[in-house]
Amino acid sequence: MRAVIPYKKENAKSRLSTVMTKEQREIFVEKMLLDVVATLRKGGIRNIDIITTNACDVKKEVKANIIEDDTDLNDCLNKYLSQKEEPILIIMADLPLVKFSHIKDIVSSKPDVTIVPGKGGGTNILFIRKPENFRVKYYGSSFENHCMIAAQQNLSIGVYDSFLASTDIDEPQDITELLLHGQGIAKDYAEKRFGKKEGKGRVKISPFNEIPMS
Ligand SMILES: Nc1nc2c(ncn2[C@@H]2O[C@H](COP(=O)(O)OP(=O)(O)OP(=O)(O)O)[C@@H](O)[C@H]2O)c(=O)[nH]1
Ligand SMILES: C[C@H](OP(=O)(O)O)C(=O)O
Repeated sequence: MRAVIPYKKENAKSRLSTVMTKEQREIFVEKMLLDVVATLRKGGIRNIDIITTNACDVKKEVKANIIEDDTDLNDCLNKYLSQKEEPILIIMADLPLVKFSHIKDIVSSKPDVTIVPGKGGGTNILFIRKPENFRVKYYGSSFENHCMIAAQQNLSIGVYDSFLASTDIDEPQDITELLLHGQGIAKDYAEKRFGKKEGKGRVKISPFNEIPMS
């Protein structure tokens, strides 16, 4: 089996632009990517591909096979899947809370397709046992899209239920979960920029504007 991480660095995480500059977001996604790769390695995944845009210089320290493709997220992944005959784990780069135990559970699950939903209808992880004929449809309600695509192909579906694996870091409030539950370098980076603000309701992030991030 192989894992593949789609990754775009340029102007990444635009939904965090109210709390991070473009430069900070680009550093932050790189840290999240490194966390995800480290987790996959700990989970026993040896073959890791990163599909990224041509302009993106993925750091040498990222121990993975780099595939450059300038087509959009769905097109680059569908081309990739069409060329594969072994089980494929598609995992997004913005999942610094995923643990190696999740990866082990997911890749040992029995259904033809295992889906880890993302917040708000997304798909954080997809494990596809026979990828040649499977096609992804990210964006919008991609969780429902992927359930439908699997059902149309008479493939059995499993939904992996995990708070941490379902928490993708898209919006400012997601950074709170990273501060609360993270363990890797993305959390370390976020901690330089944000504190936790506690009140009666949910904990929120509180930017330390005066501290420069590097
Ligand atoms: N290769 C590739 N990866 C992409 C592309 N767009 C997004 N990704 C990756 O797909 C995953 C999910 O993307 P999003 O959560 O939408 O991330 P984003 O585009 O940086 O965030 P927003 O700008 O806030 O939408 C992340 O791992 C991204 O790095 C793309 O055009 N090409
Ligand atoms: C790519 C997209 O990510 P989100 O925008 O939900 O983070 C999805 O999961 O379909």
